[in-house]
Amino acid sequence: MKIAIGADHAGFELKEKIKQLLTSKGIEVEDFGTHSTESVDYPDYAHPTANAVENKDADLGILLCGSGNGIAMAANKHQNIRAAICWTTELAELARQHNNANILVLPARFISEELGLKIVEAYLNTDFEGGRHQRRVDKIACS
Ligand SMILES: O=C(CO)[C@H](O)[C@H](O)[C@H](O)COP(=O)(O)O
Repeated sequence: MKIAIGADHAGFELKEKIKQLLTSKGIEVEDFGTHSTESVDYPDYAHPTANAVENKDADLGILLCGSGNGIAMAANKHQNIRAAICWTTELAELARQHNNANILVLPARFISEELGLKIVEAYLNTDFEGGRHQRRVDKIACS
């Protein structure tokens, strides 16, 4: 399993904790930045991370910004990306089960580190259910 990860300055610190969690589990991580708390622009990290997932260089992605909104909006511009903002473990499970979300987005300024790590665990430990949800996921794309 390989995870692509990216964040702006608001998500940098939680991104670093998530990287530690993932590597401790033997999961390969490709970090697209940012690499400090210096102010940056979230699309500059959303697009490379989304590209890696879209091109299948990574199995799944994780993105973080302050609210989750901006970085999710940028990632969801990619044709085959389904980026879901999750602030509870239940939302992360549903994002996988029902939406086959291939990028987890965390609102770093609105969740604790402990909760953020639990959300990541929930996301990675949950599979897509398929069935009726596959039909709906197939209808997301615009032709
Ligand atoms: O994308 C966002 C808002 O839609 C993120 O929350 C950003 O992290 C946030 O806008 C950054 O704000 P700052 O005042 O520049 O730190």
